[in-house]
Amino acid sequence: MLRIENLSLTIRAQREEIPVLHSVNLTVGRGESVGIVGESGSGKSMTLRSILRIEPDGSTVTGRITFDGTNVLELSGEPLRRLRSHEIAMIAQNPHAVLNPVLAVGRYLVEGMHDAQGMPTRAAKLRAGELLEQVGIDDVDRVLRSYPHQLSGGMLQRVVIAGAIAGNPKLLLADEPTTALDVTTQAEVMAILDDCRRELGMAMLFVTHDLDLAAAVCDRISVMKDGVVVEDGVPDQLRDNPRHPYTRELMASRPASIAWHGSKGATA
Ligand SMILES: Nc1ncnc2c1ncn2[C@@H]1O[C@H](COP(=O)(O)OP(=O)(O)OP(=O)(O)O)[C@@H](O)[C@H]1O
Repeated sequence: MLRIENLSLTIRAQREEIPVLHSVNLTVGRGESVGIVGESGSGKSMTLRSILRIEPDGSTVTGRITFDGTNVLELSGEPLRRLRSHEIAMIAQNPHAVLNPVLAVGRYLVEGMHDAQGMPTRAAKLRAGELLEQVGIDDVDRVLRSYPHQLSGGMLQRVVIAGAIAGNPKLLLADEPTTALDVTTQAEVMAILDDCRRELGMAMLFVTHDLDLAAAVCDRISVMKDGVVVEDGVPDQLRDNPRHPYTRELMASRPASIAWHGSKGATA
């Protein structure tokens, strides 16, 4: 479904050309969950942003990104808008950056569905309630009426997930969606995201620096360092037989107390 081939990206900042991605190759099949793991600055976010063509202004992108056979790098205007509103959704680290502080979250969801899918307001209001139930929110009416500052980070990220799945996208790009949350909430939100994805048969490209978390929710993992995919494989393979020294380093740097979850929740 998604195929990234030889993706290279250079950012222009203050007249300097900064090479950020170098011939990245990566695929995501229909309904599949794929992780990108690497340290800060390795190019994980830029890979995701390239897929939606939201890389920084002045960037140069080469290679191919095909989604269901269409080269995304050649899209613009209405086809690109359609890709972003109907086919691929993205969840970022910080829900506050997405939600408008002066809009009740119900309006955020309703306006999103109205703008992206042309859904009439009445139908969108009903759907907003259903979506919040789907992401595990009990007191739907109160949450719909609330403004972002009245809700916890975990609740806000659930709202963002609800907005992301509203259009039934085929692929969800999740960029460290739980990093800004406290540890208990992280686990809850990750479980909700994983459940929604499976129920809806959505594929996911999941960016994290946490190898164990990726192993728990991903079918395959690509390890990135300095803009290069140094190794990819299924989680058990990376655990039992890491080929690249950087993967071994990542494995070794995990706190000893953290058990390896394995791809289907198994422990070591
Ligand atoms: N707007 C920008 N201008 C210049 N350089 C940038 C810009 N955005 C990102 N970069 C650089 O691109 C490289 C890759 O950044 P990217 O955000 O993809 O890393 P990442 O792996 O997602 O890191 P993190 O885990 O910290 O989010 C980094 O070296 C970063 O400094």
